[in-house]
Amino acid sequence: MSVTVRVPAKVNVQLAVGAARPDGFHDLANVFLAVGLHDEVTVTPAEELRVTCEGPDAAQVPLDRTNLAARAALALAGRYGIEPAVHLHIAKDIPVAGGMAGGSADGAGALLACDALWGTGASREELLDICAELGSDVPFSLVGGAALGTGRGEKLRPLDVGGDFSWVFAMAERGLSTPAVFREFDRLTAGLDVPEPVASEALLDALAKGDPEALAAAVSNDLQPAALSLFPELADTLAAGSAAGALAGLVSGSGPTTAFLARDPGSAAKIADALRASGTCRAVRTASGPVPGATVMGA
Ligand SMILES: C[C@](O)(CO)[C@H](O)COP(=O)(O)OP(=O)(O)OC[C@H]1O[C@@H](n2ccc(N)nc2=O)[C@H](O)[C@@H]1O
Ligand SMILES: Nc1ncnc2c1ncn2[C@@H]1O[C@H](COP(=O)(O)OP(=O)(O)OP(=O)(O)O)[C@@H](O)[C@H]1O
Repeated sequence: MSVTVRVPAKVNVQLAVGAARPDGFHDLANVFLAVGLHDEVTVTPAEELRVTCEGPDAAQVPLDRTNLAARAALALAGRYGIEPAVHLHIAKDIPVAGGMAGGSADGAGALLACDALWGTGASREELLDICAELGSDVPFSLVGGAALGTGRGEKLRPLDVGGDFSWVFAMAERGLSTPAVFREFDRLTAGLDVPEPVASEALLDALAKGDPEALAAAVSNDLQPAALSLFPELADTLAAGSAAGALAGLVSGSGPTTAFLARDPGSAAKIADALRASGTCRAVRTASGPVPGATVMGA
Protein backbone atom coordinates (compact mmCIF):
# COMPACT_ATOMS: atom_id res chain seq x y z
CA MET A 1 0.00 0.00 0.00
CA SER A 2 1.27 3.50 -0.74
CA VAL A 3 0.00 7.04 -0.24
CA THR A 4 0.63 9.94 -2.64
CA VAL A 5 0.31 13.59 -1.65
CA ARG A 6 0.35 16.51 -4.07
CA VAL A 7 1.80 19.81 -2.81
CA PRO A 8 1.92 23.23 -4.50
CA ALA A 9 4.69 25.81 -4.89
CA LYS A 10 4.25 29.31 -3.49
CA VAL A 11 4.88 32.86 -4.56
CA ASN A 12 5.26 35.63 -1.98
CA VAL A 13 3.08 38.54 -3.11
CA GLN A 14 4.38 40.59 -0.21
CA LEU A 15 7.51 39.85 1.78
CA ALA A 16 8.17 42.51 4.43
CA VAL A 17 11.34 41.72 6.41
CA GLY A 18 12.23 43.13 9.83
CA ALA A 19 15.65 43.39 11.46
CA ALA A 20 17.56 40.21 12.38
CA ARG A 21 16.35 38.75 15.70
CA PRO A 22 18.72 37.45 18.39
CA ASP A 23 18.12 33.89 17.06
CA GLY A 24 19.27 35.00 13.58
CA PHE A 25 15.79 34.72 12.02
CA HIS A 26 13.86 37.76 10.81
CA ASP A 27 10.29 38.67 11.67
CA LEU A 28 8.21 38.77 8.52
CA ALA A 29 4.90 39.90 7.15
CA ASN A 30 4.80 37.22 4.50
CA VAL A 31 1.79 37.03 2.16
CA PHE A 32 1.86 33.60 0.53
CA LEU A 33 -0.12 32.49 -2.52
CA ALA A 34 -0.08 28.79 -3.48
CA VAL A 35 0.23 28.33 -7.25
CA GLY A 36 -0.35 25.38 -9.58
CA LEU A 37 3.16 23.96 -9.89
CA HIS A 38 3.30 20.77 -7.86
CA ASP A 39 5.57 18.13 -6.37
CA GLU A 40 4.14 14.69 -5.53
CA VAL A 41 5.44 12.68 -2.60
CA THR A 42 4.66 8.95 -2.50
CA VAL A 43 5.35 6.94 0.65
CA THR A 44 5.54 3.13 0.57
CA PRO A 45 6.48 0.73 3.39
CA ALA A 46 10.11 -0.44 2.96
CA GLU A 47 12.97 -2.16 4.81
CA GLU A 48 14.42 1.20 5.91
CA LEU A 49 14.12 4.94 5.26
CA ARG A 50 15.02 5.72 1.66
CA VAL A 51 14.48 8.78 -0.57
CA THR A 52 14.39 8.89 -4.37
CA CYS A 53 13.61 11.80 -6.66
CA GLU A 54 12.69 12.23 -10.32
CA GLY A 55 12.27 15.40 -12.39
CA PRO A 56 14.34 17.97 -14.29
CA ASP A 57 16.14 19.26 -11.14
CA ALA A 58 16.41 15.85 -9.41
CA ALA A 59 20.22 15.82 -9.47
CA GLN A 60 20.29 18.83 -7.08
CA VAL A 61 18.08 17.18 -4.45
CA PRO A 62 19.82 15.51 -1.49
CA LEU A 63 18.69 11.91 -0.95
CA ASP A 64 20.01 11.54 2.60
CA ARG A 65 18.41 12.44 5.92
CA THR A 66 18.84 16.18 5.23
CA ASN A 67 16.05 15.95 2.65
CA LEU A 68 13.04 17.74 4.13
CA ALA A 69 10.80 14.79 3.21
CA ALA A 70 13.03 12.44 5.23
CA ARG A 71 13.18 14.93 8.11
CA ALA A 72 9.38 15.13 8.16
CA ALA A 73 9.02 11.32 8.26
CA LEU A 74 11.61 11.10 11.06
CA ALA A 75 9.90 13.87 13.07
CA LEU A 76 6.46 12.22 12.88
CA ALA A 77 7.85 8.73 13.56
CA GLY A 78 9.81 10.10 16.55
CA ARG A 79 6.68 11.64 18.10
CA TYR A 80 4.61 8.48 17.76
CA GLY A 81 7.31 5.87 18.42
CA ILE A 82 6.98 4.46 14.90
CA GLU A 83 9.85 2.85 12.96
CA PRO A 84 10.33 5.16 9.93
CA ALA A 85 10.77 2.23 7.52
CA VAL A 86 9.44 3.87 4.35
CA HIS A 87 10.46 4.68 0.81
CA LEU A 88 9.75 8.34 0.01
CA HIS A 89 9.61 9.08 -3.70
CA ILE A 90 9.49 12.71 -4.83
CA ALA A 91 8.21 13.56 -8.32
CA LYS A 92 9.66 17.06 -8.47
CA ASP A 93 8.26 19.77 -10.71
CA ILE A 94 8.97 22.74 -8.41
CA PRO A 95 12.35 24.34 -9.21
CA VAL A 96 15.08 23.56 -6.64
CA ALA A 97 16.57 26.48 -4.67
CA GLY A 98 14.22 28.77 -6.58
CA GLY A 99 12.44 30.62 -3.77
CA MET A 100 9.21 28.69 -4.46
CA ALA A 101 9.33 26.49 -1.35
CA GLY A 102 10.10 23.25 -3.20
CA GLY A 103 11.83 21.56 -0.28
CA SER A 104 9.16 22.81 2.09
CA ALA A 105 6.48 21.32 -0.18
CA ASP A 106 8.18 17.92 0.05
CA GLY A 107 8.39 18.21 3.85
CA ALA A 108 4.68 18.97 4.16
CA GLY A 109 3.83 16.28 1.59
CA ALA A 110 5.86 13.57 3.29
CA LEU A 111 4.37 14.48 6.67
CA LEU A 112 0.80 14.19 5.40
CA ALA A 113 1.57 11.01 3.45
CA CYS A 114 3.27 9.28 6.41
CA ASP A 115 0.47 10.40 8.70
CA ALA A 116 -2.08 8.80 6.37
CA LEU A 117 0.01 5.61 5.95
CA TRP A 118 0.64 5.17 9.68
CA GLY A 119 -2.81 6.36 10.83
CA THR A 120 -1.29 8.33 13.73
CA GLY A 121 -4.46 10.33 14.36
CA ALA A 122 -2.35 13.50 14.78
CA SER A 123 -4.43 16.68 14.89
CA ARG A 124 -4.04 19.44 12.28
CA GLU A 125 -2.39 21.61 15.00
CA GLU A 126 0.15 18.88 15.76
CA LEU A 127 0.99 18.51 12.07
CA LEU A 128 1.37 22.30 11.77
CA ASP A 129 3.72 22.29 14.82
CA ILE A 130 5.93 19.67 13.17
CA CYS A 131 5.87 21.71 9.94
CA ALA A 132 7.05 24.83 11.83
CA GLU A 133 9.95 22.83 13.33
CA LEU A 134 10.99 21.73 9.84
CA GLY A 135 11.13 25.24 8.33
CA SER A 136 9.45 28.64 8.13
CA ASP A 137 7.71 27.93 4.80
CA VAL A 138 6.57 24.36 5.59
CA PRO A 139 3.29 25.20 7.42
CA PHE A 140 2.09 27.16 4.39
CA SER A 141 2.84 24.23 2.08
CA LEU A 142 0.43 22.15 4.19
CA VAL A 143 -2.28 24.82 4.28
CA GLY A 144 -2.09 26.30 0.74
CA GLY A 145 -4.57 28.85 -0.62
CA ALA A 146 -3.41 32.27 0.52
CA ALA A 147 -2.21 33.21 3.98
CA LEU A 148 -0.41 35.89 5.95
CA GLY A 149 2.63 34.45 7.73
CA THR A 150 4.01 36.33 10.74
CA GLY A 151 6.76 35.48 13.22
CA ARG A 152 9.40 33.89 10.99
CA GLY A 153 6.56 33.13 8.55
CA GLU A 154 5.24 30.05 10.36
CA LYS A 155 2.24 31.64 12.14
CA LEU A 156 -0.49 31.62 9.52
CA ARG A 157 -3.73 33.48 9.06
CA PRO A 158 -5.75 32.28 6.05
CA LEU A 159 -6.71 35.06 3.61
CA ASP A 160 -9.77 35.50 1.41
CA VAL A 161 -9.05 35.56 -2.30
CA GLY A 162 -11.76 36.75 -4.70
CA GLY A 163 -10.47 35.21 -7.94
CA ASP A 164 -7.69 33.42 -9.80
CA PHE A 165 -4.42 35.22 -10.51
CA SER A 166 -2.35 34.28 -13.58
CA TRP A 167 1.43 34.09 -13.18
CA VAL A 168 4.51 33.47 -15.26
CA PHE A 169 7.62 32.12 -13.54
CA ALA A 170 11.11 32.49 -15.00
CA MET A 171 13.63 29.98 -13.63
CA ALA A 172 17.20 31.22 -13.38
CA GLU A 173 20.40 29.56 -14.57
CA ARG A 174 21.53 28.84 -10.99
CA GLY A 175 20.00 28.77 -7.48
CA LEU A 176 20.33 31.14 -4.53
CA SER A 177 20.75 30.04 -0.92
CA THR A 178 17.99 31.40 1.37
CA PRO A 179 20.38 32.04 4.34
CA ALA A 180 22.81 33.84 2.01
CA VAL A 181 20.02 36.15 0.77
CA PHE A 182 18.95 36.99 4.35
CA ARG A 183 22.64 37.67 5.21
CA GLU A 184 22.88 40.01 2.22
CA PHE A 185 19.68 41.75 3.44
CA ASP A 186 21.44 42.27 6.81
CA ARG A 187 24.52 43.66 5.08
CA LEU A 188 22.51 46.05 2.88
CA THR A 189 20.44 47.32 5.84
CA ALA A 190 23.32 47.56 8.37
CA GLY A 191 23.10 50.86 10.25
CA LEU A 192 19.62 51.60 8.86
CA ASP A 193 16.40 51.72 10.87
CA VAL A 194 14.55 48.60 9.62
CA PRO A 195 10.80 49.08 10.29
CA GLU A 196 8.56 46.40 11.82
CA PRO A 197 7.15 44.28 8.99
CA VAL A 198 3.43 44.90 8.36
CA ALA A 199 1.05 43.48 5.77
CA SER A 200 -0.20 46.01 3.23
CA GLU A 201 -3.95 46.68 3.54
CA ALA A 202 -4.07 47.59 -0.17
CA LEU A 203 -2.56 44.22 -1.03
CA LEU A 204 -4.94 42.22 1.20
CA ASP A 205 -7.83 44.16 -0.33
CA ALA A 206 -6.62 43.43 -3.89
CA LEU A 207 -6.41 39.71 -3.06
CA ALA A 208 -9.89 39.73 -1.53
CA LYS A 209 -11.29 41.44 -4.63
CA GLY A 210 -9.41 39.19 -7.06
CA ASP A 211 -8.20 42.35 -8.82
CA PRO A 212 -4.91 41.77 -10.71
CA GLU A 213 -4.24 45.49 -11.45
CA ALA A 214 -4.64 46.41 -7.79
CA LEU A 215 -2.49 43.44 -6.73
CA ALA A 216 0.19 44.44 -9.24
CA ALA A 217 0.32 47.94 -7.72
CA ALA A 218 0.77 46.51 -4.21
CA VAL A 219 3.23 43.57 -4.55
CA SER A 220 6.60 44.00 -2.83
CA ASN A 221 9.59 41.96 -1.71
CA ASP A 222 12.12 43.36 0.78
CA LEU A 223 14.54 40.55 -0.16
CA GLN A 224 14.61 41.65 -3.81
CA PRO A 225 17.53 44.12 -3.45
CA ALA A 226 19.55 41.39 -1.69
CA ALA A 227 18.72 38.79 -4.37
CA LEU A 228 19.63 41.29 -7.12
CA SER A 229 22.86 42.18 -5.34
CA LEU A 230 23.89 38.48 -5.33
CA PHE A 231 22.47 37.81 -8.80
CA PRO A 232 22.51 41.07 -10.84
CA GLU A 233 21.42 39.36 -14.10
CA LEU A 234 17.92 38.96 -12.59
CA ALA A 235 17.37 42.64 -13.47
CA ASP A 236 17.48 41.62 -17.16
CA THR A 237 14.77 39.00 -16.62
CA LEU A 238 12.61 41.51 -14.72
CA ALA A 239 13.05 44.03 -17.55
CA ALA A 240 12.14 41.40 -20.18
CA GLY A 241 8.92 40.46 -18.34
CA SER A 242 7.96 44.08 -17.92
CA ALA A 243 8.61 44.82 -21.62
CA ALA A 244 6.42 41.80 -22.48
CA GLY A 245 3.42 43.36 -20.72
CA ALA A 246 3.48 41.90 -17.21
CA LEU A 247 1.36 43.91 -14.76
CA ALA A 248 4.13 43.45 -12.18
CA GLY A 249 7.38 41.51 -11.88
CA LEU A 250 9.23 40.57 -8.72
CA VAL A 251 11.69 38.10 -7.28
CA SER A 252 9.83 35.19 -5.65
CA GLY A 253 10.81 34.99 -1.96
CA SER A 254 14.58 34.67 -1.65
CA GLY A 255 14.81 34.08 -5.42
CA PRO A 256 16.20 33.61 -7.93
CA THR A 257 12.92 32.64 -9.65
CA THR A 258 11.19 35.78 -10.92
CA ALA A 259 7.39 35.98 -10.90
CA PHE A 260 5.26 38.01 -13.29
CA LEU A 261 1.60 38.81 -12.71
CA ALA A 262 -0.51 38.76 -15.88
CA ARG A 263 -3.98 40.17 -16.60
CA ASP A 264 -5.36 36.72 -17.60
CA PRO A 265 -4.15 33.27 -18.81
CA GLY A 266 -3.92 34.46 -22.45
CA SER A 267 -1.68 37.35 -21.50
CA ALA A 268 0.40 35.01 -19.31
CA ALA A 269 1.02 32.73 -22.32
CA LYS A 270 2.25 35.71 -24.40
CA ILE A 271 4.55 36.95 -21.61
CA ALA A 272 5.90 33.40 -21.24
CA ASP A 273 6.74 33.23 -24.98
CA ALA A 274 8.49 36.61 -24.83
CA LEU A 275 10.53 35.57 -21.78
CA ARG A 276 11.55 32.31 -23.49
CA ALA A 277 12.70 34.31 -26.53
CA SER A 278 14.56 36.85 -24.36
CA GLY A 279 17.38 34.45 -23.46
CA THR A 280 17.40 35.85 -19.89
CA CYS A 281 16.32 32.65 -18.09
CA ARG A 282 16.65 28.86 -18.06
CA ALA A 283 12.98 27.91 -18.29
CA VAL A 284 9.56 29.51 -18.12
CA ARG A 285 6.28 28.19 -16.66
CA THR A 286 2.79 29.57 -16.27
CA ALA A 287 0.56 28.78 -13.28
CA SER A 288 -2.37 30.32 -11.49
CA GLY A 289 -3.37 30.53 -7.85
CA PRO A 290 -4.66 30.18 -5.25
CA VAL A 291 -4.68 26.36 -5.22
CA PRO A 292 -5.19 23.99 -2.25
CA GLY A 293 -2.30 22.95 0.00
CA ALA A 294 -0.97 19.40 0.51
CA THR A 295 -3.67 16.94 -0.58
CA VAL A 296 -3.81 13.14 -0.35
CA MET A 297 -4.49 11.84 -3.88
CA GLY A 298 -7.41 9.58 -4.44
CA ALA A 299 -8.77 10.33 -0.96
C1 LIG B 1 12.30 33.48 1.97
C2 LIG B 1 11.10 32.62 2.32
O1 LIG B 1 11.00 31.53 1.42
C3 LIG B 1 9.84 33.44 2.14
O2 LIG B 1 8.68 32.65 2.17
C4 LIG B 1 11.19 32.10 3.73
O3 LIG B 1 11.32 33.17 4.63
C5 LIG B 1 12.30 31.08 3.94
O4 LIG B 1 11.72 29.95 4.49
P1 LIG B 1 12.50 28.55 4.64
O5 LIG B 1 13.24 28.25 3.38
O6 LIG B 1 11.49 27.56 5.15
O7 LIG B 1 13.56 28.94 5.72
P2 LIG B 1 14.09 28.15 7.02
O8 LIG B 1 14.49 26.77 6.62
O9 LIG B 1 13.12 28.33 8.13
O10 LIG B 1 15.37 29.03 7.32
C6 LIG B 1 16.50 29.02 6.49
C7 LIG B 1 17.35 30.23 6.82
O11 LIG B 1 16.73 31.42 6.29
C8 LIG B 1 16.88 32.49 7.19
N1 LIG B 1 15.54 32.96 7.63
C9 LIG B 1 14.42 32.25 7.30
C10 LIG B 1 13.16 32.71 7.68
C11 LIG B 1 13.10 33.93 8.42
N2 LIG B 1 11.92 34.42 8.81
N3 LIG B 1 14.22 34.61 8.72
C12 LIG B 1 15.44 34.15 8.32
O12 LIG B 1 16.44 34.80 8.60
C13 LIG B 1 17.73 31.99 8.33
O13 LIG B 1 19.07 32.27 7.98
C14 LIG B 1 17.51 30.50 8.28
O14 LIG B 1 18.58 29.78 8.82
N1 LIG C 1 13.02 17.77 -0.79
C1 LIG C 1 13.90 18.70 -1.16
N2 LIG C 1 13.79 19.28 -2.36
C2 LIG C 1 14.69 20.23 -2.73
N3 LIG C 1 15.70 20.66 -1.98
C3 LIG C 1 15.85 20.12 -0.78
C4 LIG C 1 14.95 19.14 -0.32
N4 LIG C 1 15.31 18.81 0.92
C5 LIG C 1 16.39 19.56 1.21
N5 LIG C 1 16.73 20.34 0.20
C6 LIG C 1 17.88 21.30 0.21
O1 LIG C 1 17.33 22.61 0.37
C7 LIG C 1 17.94 23.54 -0.52
C8 LIG C 1 16.88 24.58 -0.89
O2 LIG C 1 15.97 23.96 -1.75
P1 LIG C 1 14.49 24.47 -1.99
O3 LIG C 1 14.11 23.95 -3.34
O4 LIG C 1 13.61 24.15 -0.86
O5 LIG C 1 14.72 26.04 -2.02
P2 LIG C 1 13.71 27.20 -2.08
O6 LIG C 1 12.57 26.84 -2.95
O7 LIG C 1 14.51 28.42 -2.43
O8 LIG C 1 13.17 27.33 -0.60
P3 LIG C 1 12.29 28.50 0.05
O9 LIG C 1 11.45 29.13 -1.01
O10 LIG C 1 11.46 27.74 1.06
O11 LIG C 1 13.28 29.43 0.68
C9 LIG C 1 18.44 22.71 -1.69
O12 LIG C 1 19.57 23.28 -2.26
C10 LIG C 1 18.72 21.34 -1.06
O13 LIG C 1 20.06 21.26 -0.65
